[in-house]
Amino acid sequence: MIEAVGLTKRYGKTLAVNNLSFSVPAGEVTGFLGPNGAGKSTTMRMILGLDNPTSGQVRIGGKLYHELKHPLRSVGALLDAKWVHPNRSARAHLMWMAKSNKIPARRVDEVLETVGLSAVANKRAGGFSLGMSQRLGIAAALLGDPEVLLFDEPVNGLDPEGILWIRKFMHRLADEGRTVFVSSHLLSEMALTASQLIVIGKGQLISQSSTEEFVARASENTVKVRSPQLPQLRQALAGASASIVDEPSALIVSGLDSAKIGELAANNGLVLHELSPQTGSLEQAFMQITGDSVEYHTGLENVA
Ligand SMILES: Nc1ncnc2c1ncn2[C@@H]1O[C@H](COP(=O)(O)OP(=O)(O)OP(=O)(O)O)[C@@H](O)[C@H]1O
Repeated sequence: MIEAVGLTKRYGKTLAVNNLSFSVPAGEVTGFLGPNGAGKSTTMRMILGLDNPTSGQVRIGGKLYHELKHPLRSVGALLDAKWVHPNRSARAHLMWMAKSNKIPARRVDEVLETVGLSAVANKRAGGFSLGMSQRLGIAAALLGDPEVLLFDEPVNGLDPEGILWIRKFMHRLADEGRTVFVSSHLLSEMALTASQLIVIGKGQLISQSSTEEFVARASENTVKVRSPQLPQLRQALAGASASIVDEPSALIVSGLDSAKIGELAANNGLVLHELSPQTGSLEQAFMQITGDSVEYHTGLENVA
């Protein structure tokens, strides 16, 4: 179990992580979702003691990272799969890690077997495909047989077979009772992998809920409304408990369908210039929920 309380990290003027509190339960895959630059990697680095919080704390099984007697036996992580000496074999890389962490050498062959790399154990890691490098990174994370596992964007750049393998493997680790915490910027991917979701934007918590609940909310259809009387319409909608997102000359409404919005406008004597139901992909809906929390707009968000 991982527990963050008021976790905050400031880099100069940038508030990368802002008063973040959440808990990641054991026995499940929990997704850590947020647009690029939301603060996911920074949070993971703080969990792993690679970065110090400006304020707040994060505990693994009740302990701060530096209080862990044998860190690799408590928490394993895959942060950057290419972090391997290219001329070392997969086995030599893991042997070196095992030795420096007082982990018995026999564990190296066990984890190579677990991730399906036994046949290439003596090959140069530098020649590995991205999928194989990811497996090697996961083998390294598993060396100490830790209760808690962290994966930062593990499926980035993988082919469908590699993605499926990672997804199944995470489920297996959770079924063994471990805490599995995995970051991604894609809701569609997390919807298939995680049973719990912690969603952040601009370093702040947007929601923590079951994936089912979040996807239901994200897939909720919205309605775009334009009116020359936007402030009055806004007020009427708010009174009807609709959720409203402001656009420059329109409102994006959820919680009420277009028929209800049309009736509400008529009952209040308001003119409508547009009343159009919007259905989009899960990713678009996710972008809408994270709203202006996206740090860098590329203009390509809706392409994928
Ligand atoms: N070492 C650092 N020095 C200065 N700013 C940093 C540093 N690390 C991260 N940041 C800034 O903190 C913010 C959060 O970055 P972070 O990498 O944690 O986000 P992320 O959600 O992991 O995004 P991505 O998926 O793009 O990596 C960004 O504005 C980033 O530029």
